[in-house]
Amino acid sequence: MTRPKLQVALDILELHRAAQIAREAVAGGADWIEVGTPLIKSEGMAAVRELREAFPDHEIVADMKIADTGTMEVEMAARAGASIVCVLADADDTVIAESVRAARLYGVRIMADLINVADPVRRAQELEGLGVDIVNAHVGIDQQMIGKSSVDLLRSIAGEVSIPLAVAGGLDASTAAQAVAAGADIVIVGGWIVKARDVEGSAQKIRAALDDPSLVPPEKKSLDEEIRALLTAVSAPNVTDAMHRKGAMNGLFPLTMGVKAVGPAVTVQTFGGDWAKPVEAIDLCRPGDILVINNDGRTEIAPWGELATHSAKNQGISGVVIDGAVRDVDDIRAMKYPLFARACVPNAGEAKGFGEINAEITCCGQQVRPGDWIIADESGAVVIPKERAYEVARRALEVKKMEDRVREEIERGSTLAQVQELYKWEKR
Ligand SMILES: O=C([C@H](O)CO)[C@H](O)[C@H](O)COP(=O)(O)O
Repeated sequence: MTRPKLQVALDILELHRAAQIAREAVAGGADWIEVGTPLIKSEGMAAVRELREAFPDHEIVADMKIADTGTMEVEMAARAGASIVCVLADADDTVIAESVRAARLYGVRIMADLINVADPVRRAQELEGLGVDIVNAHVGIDQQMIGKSSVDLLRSIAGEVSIPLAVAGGLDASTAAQAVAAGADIVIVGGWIVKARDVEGSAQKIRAALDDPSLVPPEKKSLDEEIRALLTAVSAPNVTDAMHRKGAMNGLFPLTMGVKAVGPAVTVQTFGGDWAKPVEAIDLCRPGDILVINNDGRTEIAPWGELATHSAKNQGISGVVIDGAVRDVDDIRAMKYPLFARACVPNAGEAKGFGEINAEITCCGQQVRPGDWIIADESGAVVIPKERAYEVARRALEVKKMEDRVREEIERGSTLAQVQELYKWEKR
């Protein structure tokens, strides 16, 4: 078996960053360099030209995602220096055939991208018949966020065609290894390498996984475990960025610095500092849940204090968020428990039992339903609708990875405005 190729996908917007990231990826073991679709849309064929000049001996893949005018687009990419040009597998056969003819004239290869194709096996076979050189089992970035797997797509077409198989879509060292075991000849990795702080190190890890797939055991987690692991790795600001700046609760402050809470919500509506329902709710929580309490907008009387916190901690509750006040602040701080509130007061209400557990509530301006996910840290708390929890957690990780790389470039001497080309991208 020939050694699988590692193709790094430069899915960034700024051309001035591309060659450096590619150099680091090549140093880590990348064989092929993909000028990603976002870079092509941002910078056009100048990006292909610059990367060809910087890497005269490497395959340069232009991810044009051609949907029409096959000849024109293959020609422009080939003339700019691409040696492989990507077409959409879903494009009409006329487009594919024209792309293949143009590719033959220019001595380049065609890779067809199976993104969103309804019947991938049938289409892959048709593409082979049309003269396509490589088929790519690709699950797009937005599709990955809802859990679609490019390795599953690859498995479905493996053995059904005799041309080389590429695979792309959210791959890391573990899934890249699975892809090789499933028959991938070319493994395409974007975010996991180019958004990494240490691009070279990340490429090395993928390279090692491709060279010996048995070294990387596949991880098996339940959906809730995955959501928790993802949210534990990111911050509340990462999450609200991933939700287009939505979900943030207003006016909360963390009682203790340096702690964080992640988990599905158990909701409590109470009134006038009545602490019966908040305390009864503790017994209904599972370890890892978060209690979210609304005290009917009142901050001059506390429905929560130290003994409740002690009980919540023993129960393994991940944290408590109160649209209202808390008391016994010194004791709670000594416990280093993640508690977020709007005010501190010394007085509590009576335990009369008014209110409700696990009804839909409003907390600091946000609607919260039982089971919605909460992430709370020193910046504040954010609610994620349960139906979108996995997707948002995945997107938040992408935000974090992108920030990690930008931070690295700032540490090397750039300013934030320079890295992100802010002046160029101001809205007109
Ligand atoms: O083709 C891609 C995507 O559609 C954006 O253009 C990516 O290059 C491909 O998905 C690989 O990137 P990751 O999914 O981030 O590994």
